[in-house]
Amino acid sequence: MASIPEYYAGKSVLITGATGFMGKVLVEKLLRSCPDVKALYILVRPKAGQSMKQRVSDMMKCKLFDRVREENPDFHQKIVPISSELTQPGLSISAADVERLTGCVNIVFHCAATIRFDEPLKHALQLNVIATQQLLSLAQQMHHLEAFIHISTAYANCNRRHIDEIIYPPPVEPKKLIESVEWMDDGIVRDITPRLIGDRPNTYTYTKALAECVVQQEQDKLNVGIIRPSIVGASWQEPFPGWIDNFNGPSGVFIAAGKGILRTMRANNDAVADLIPVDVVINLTLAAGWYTAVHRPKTALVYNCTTGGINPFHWGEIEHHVMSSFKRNPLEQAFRRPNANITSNYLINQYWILVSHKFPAFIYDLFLRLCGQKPQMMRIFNRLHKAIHLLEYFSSQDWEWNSENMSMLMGQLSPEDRKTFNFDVRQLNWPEYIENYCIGTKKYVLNEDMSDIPAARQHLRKLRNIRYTFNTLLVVFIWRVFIARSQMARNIWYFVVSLCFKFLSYFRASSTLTN
Ligand SMILES: CCCCCCCCCCCCCCCCCC(=O)SCCNC(=O)CCNC(=O)[C@H](O)C(C)(C)COP(=O)(O)OP(=O)(O)OC[C@H]1O[C@@H](n2cnc3c(N)ncnc32)[C@H](O)[C@@H]1OP(=O)(O)O
Ligand SMILES: NC(=O)C1=CN([C@@H]2O[C@H](COP(=O)(O)OP(=O)(O)OC[C@H]3O[C@@H](n4cnc5c(N)ncnc54)[C@H](OP(=O)(O)O)[C@@H]3O)[C@@H](O)[C@H]2O)C=CC1
Repeated sequence: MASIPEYYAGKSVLITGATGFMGKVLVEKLLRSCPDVKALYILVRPKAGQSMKQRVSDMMKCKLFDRVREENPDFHQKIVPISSELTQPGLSISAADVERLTGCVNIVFHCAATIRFDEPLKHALQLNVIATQQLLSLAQQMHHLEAFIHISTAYANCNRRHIDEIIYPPPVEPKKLIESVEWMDDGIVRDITPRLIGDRPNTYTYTKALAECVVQQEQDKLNVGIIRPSIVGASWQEPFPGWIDNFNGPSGVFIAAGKGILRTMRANNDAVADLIPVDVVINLTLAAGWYTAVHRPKTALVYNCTTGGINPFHWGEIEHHVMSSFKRNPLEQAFRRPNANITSNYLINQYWILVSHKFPAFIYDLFLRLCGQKPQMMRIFNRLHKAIHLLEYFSSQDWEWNSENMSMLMGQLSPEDRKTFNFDVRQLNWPEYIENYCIGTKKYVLNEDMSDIPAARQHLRKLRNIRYTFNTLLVVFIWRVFIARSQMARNIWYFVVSLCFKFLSYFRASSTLTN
């Protein structure tokens, strides 16, 4: 049987979401580990004033591609950008491009999605469900298609505690919902959204569940596979440890904690933190593409791509390792010394939000105002609170995923493929991974230089001195206000001081006796 690189040799691959976090890693890995792949057609839209071509050229200059660039400087010749806006009819692909794609594509990887938790339902439906439907229709016209791999999420069914590798009945028939919201104005859709999503936390997980159902409906006509990653984090090994390029999921939380902004968050110390490195997800995705095309399973196989059941790690442990990593490798210009704590108690969390977030932000903004500058800290904290509020659902509870298909797939690989497309998370050393993850946020998200670490440490020392000075001034102030002005406070103060004095005298007397 063909190995994975042998299988992809000479194949044309279509990728959606190639400019995104996971899409980029998929493109890089395919080019590097399957060098004989024929062409990668990537659907890209113009964005933020940049043309499609400019975006693709910028993407290829990215640090992520350093290794493949070194091994094959002409790698870009295999990338064929196709202009496409997925929310438009026919995915707004030109007729000539449709003809080109239907004539040559062998495998489709569908990664594009909106992953925002606060996305209005209409837009989330448009991108996560309707675009998936349209892509499936396009795939059906492809004459040489061998596999269609859809990237879902392990949280598509987060309203269940135990999640098997099956497609669960959808909360509503997607077609009916699409037809209904089509005629409604945005206000009505917004009003009925909480009722529709029911026990799911957001429109993202809801529409991803509907998308799975849409994919399942085509399983008789197409050879499909569904990958369900949990919380995708920085790379573990490839192309180098710690690569990450965004603030999504835990990355934004880590950065906010490393900058000393985030000091408290609601999370369950003992709940499993189901993080999965991006390179693991991509290796599994490529292996699943190979398996689906070569073995042609009768029904769509679902792969729960998770770590919790195999190599569990908990939020409490994450907190500990993130904090110690940022103390060793501090971020530049931290607001305060990194010291974040997680708690599952709502009231304790609210207390710390007041004392450790809002109060320092108020003081800092006051300071900025006094210096004639625009206050900004309260605004930053308001945005942070909005973001962490949306994440807390995932950090406060446990899920149990069955990942038998992941193990089955591993068993199907040759020893060589198992090494090249490693997704064996039993080998993952969490403390080392978290250390590289934190360094990755510093280097690749914030673009900070590792050589500036001594200056960052110096800055933390300065912050520590400011804190000591502030605390001393606070004590003196309290003493002035309460002790010096009230007779009762003075009496208590003298009582405490005399008690300490008596204790010291007793201690000195007893130590003289023993000598
Ligand atoms: C040490 C302590 C240890 C603690 C342990 C606890 C950790 C818990 C972590 C739990 C993670 C759970 C994730 C669950 C994932 C489900 C898996 C998936 O399928 S799906 C994948 C998961 N999907 C997601 O994670 C999507 C979640 N994100 C969203 O839905 C939205 O971004 C938003 C609603 C949070 C903010 O919307 P909006 O107000 O419109 O703002 P914009 O979007 O326009 O961004 C504004 C600025 O903020 C930046 N920034 C963004 N996020 C964060 C952050 N978390 N933080 C900080 N910053 C963040 C952003 O880069 C931007 O910067 P700039 O360009 O201005 O410089
Ligand atoms: N990140 C995570 O933790 C997890 C992600 N997933 C799933 O993995 C997949 C990839 O996620 P990730 O890479 O993190 O997401 P990103 O947000 O980084 O990437 C999304 C991709 O979709 C593209 N896209 C979005 N809207 C459109 C549009 N209207 N037309 C064309 N392209 C569009 C984006 O293109 P553009 O650059 O133009 O915006 C981008 O390439 C998603 O399906 C997600 O549900 C699953 C579990 C966890």
